[in-house]
Amino acid sequence: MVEIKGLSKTFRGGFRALDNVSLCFAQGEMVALIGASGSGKSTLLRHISGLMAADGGGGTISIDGQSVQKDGVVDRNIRAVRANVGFVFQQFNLVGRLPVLTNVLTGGLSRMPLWRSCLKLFTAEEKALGLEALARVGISDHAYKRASALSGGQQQRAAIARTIVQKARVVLADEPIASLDPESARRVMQTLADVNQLDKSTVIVSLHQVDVALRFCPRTVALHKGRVVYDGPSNALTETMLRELYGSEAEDILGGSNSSLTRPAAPAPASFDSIPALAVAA
Ligand SMILES: Nc1ncnc2c1ncn2[C@@H]1O[C@H](COP(=O)(O)OP(=O)(O)OP(=O)(O)O)[C@@H](O)[C@H]1O
Repeated sequence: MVEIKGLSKTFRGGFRALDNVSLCFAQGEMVALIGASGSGKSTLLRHISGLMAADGGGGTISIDGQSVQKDGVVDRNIRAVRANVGFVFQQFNLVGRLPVLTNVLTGGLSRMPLWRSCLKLFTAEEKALGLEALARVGISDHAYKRASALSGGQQQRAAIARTIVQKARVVLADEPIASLDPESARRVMQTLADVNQLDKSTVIVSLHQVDVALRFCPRTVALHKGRVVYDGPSNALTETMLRELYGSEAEDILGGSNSSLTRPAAPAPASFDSIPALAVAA
């Protein structure tokens, strides 16, 4: 379980990117993080991974009961926590000159003795696991190519294979499909959904494509100016709510009258802090 309580982040110059965020993600959930550009999605993911420390003032993040950070200080055992957290970023974070399989096997490095991880010596069993993970994401044919020779979508799937080898309980994906064509994007999202369903990993994915969030993620969290303004079933989001959320970006994000979002609203569950609250929150 990922638990975030009272988290705020103020950047130098006084800009508040996260404003008292409290969220809880149960093990095995697949959750979309949406919101206009600059709403705080990447900042939140960086905090969950312990790459960034929040403001002091009592905010906490824990994963499976292990502290990631507390009161503005990243836990000193963060490496142990990170061993269970996989990352898939928009900028493909593979080492381009190394073979795809080597990149995937680095997912297991944190569980290896230090001397072996330094030398990147992998056993036959580890290689078999890496090849199995590549087969699962549908790119085993590319195992021995340089990572830089793969397409963007294939690189993202390799990054997901790395989280499989890592046995990550939580996968944080920051705009993993932002620079992909629609078919590659669909395959990457399907691969993330498979990891979520087969491995029961918690997947938290920031997305600009609301249609994709609706299709793959049962739950959506929407941020506006660093605040959570919606947390509930993706299929209860309405076009009106989304237009309010995205403001001037709405036309680009939601498209015209053919958008799959132009449909009647589902009844909103009582627990929603619905988008109309933006008027109050802003
Ligand atoms: N290191 C930083 N220093 C100062 N301001 C920052 C820093 N990182 C992010 N910000 C600001 O914090 C806000 C939130 O940024 P963030 O990248 O989290 O937004 P986002 O929702 O992921 O946006 P996008 O969808 O465009 O990637 C933005 O206004 C951004 O300019």
